[in-house]
Amino acid sequence: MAGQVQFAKMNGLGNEIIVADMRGRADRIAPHAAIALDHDPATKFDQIMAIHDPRTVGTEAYIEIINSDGSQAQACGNGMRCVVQALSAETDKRAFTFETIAGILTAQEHADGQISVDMGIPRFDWRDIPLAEPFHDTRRIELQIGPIDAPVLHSPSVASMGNPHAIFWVDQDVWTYDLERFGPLLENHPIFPERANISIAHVTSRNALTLRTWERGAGLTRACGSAACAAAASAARTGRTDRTVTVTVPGGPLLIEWLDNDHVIMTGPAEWEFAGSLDPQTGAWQREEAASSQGAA
Ligand SMILES: N[C@H](CCC[C@H](N)C(=O)O)C(=O)O
Repeated sequence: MAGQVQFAKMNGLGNEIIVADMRGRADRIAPHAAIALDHDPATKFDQIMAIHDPRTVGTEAYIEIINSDGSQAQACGNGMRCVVQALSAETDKRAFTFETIAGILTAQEHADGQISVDMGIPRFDWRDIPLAEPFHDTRRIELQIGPIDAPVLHSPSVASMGNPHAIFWVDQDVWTYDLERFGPLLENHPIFPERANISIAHVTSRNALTLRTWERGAGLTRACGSAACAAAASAARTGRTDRTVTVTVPGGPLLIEWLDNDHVIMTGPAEWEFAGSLDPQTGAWQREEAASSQGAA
């Protein structure tokens, strides 16, 4: 299917997001187009949120989430906030229901511009994450990295927020760990048949933790919303924190609330950077200034 589509380059606490408007089209953004966009410094991103026509009655849109390596993800909390901001700017709507490969989720923009996303129910069964072998207590699984008798990171909690997460608890500043080195090894460890997002978490009070994440398919990012949710739920589940936690990621704070109905609500900002148009098949793109001569401004 030929022709360019509009996109907005945005970010959610520094998680680099491209929101692409694929409504009215039957094709999808090709993995190699995504990789080409990621290789251009101006459009380098962590996730593309492709807005497609709704597939289910009662939803506003179907959202496909694409990592910078071209793979698909089931969840992207920061990207979802960007989608809400982009769509609320085009209508009066402030509350949305979306569908992703992982199911239906709701989100809303508040009067102060902050956006809350219901990230759904965390799952902890080893088959749901998934893990390659049975672990009956996923609050702490046997996995470590570094010297066998003095591991640098060990015994992570694991959880699914639709996508797979492992959270390693540490006692020191999260910046003292070489996540760039350990991240890829753990992401691709055979215990995770669908790979995993790898986080290190430092609990600083009953209501606060700091978090850095090596994302599956995207590498180190300044923010990972689903990891913040997985970490907050795992911290509460292991007795480290209460159920309402401020998770500070490199890009800033996210408020995570694990409600009594089991749903995890993530609240944070989204920021618009620039607009343009892109070719979903090749990744060729131009800024809106250039596109405006074609009447697309
Ligand atoms: N940045 C995203 C997570 C993307 C997840 C992706 N890396 C995967 O699961 O493959 C977030 O804010 O939740």
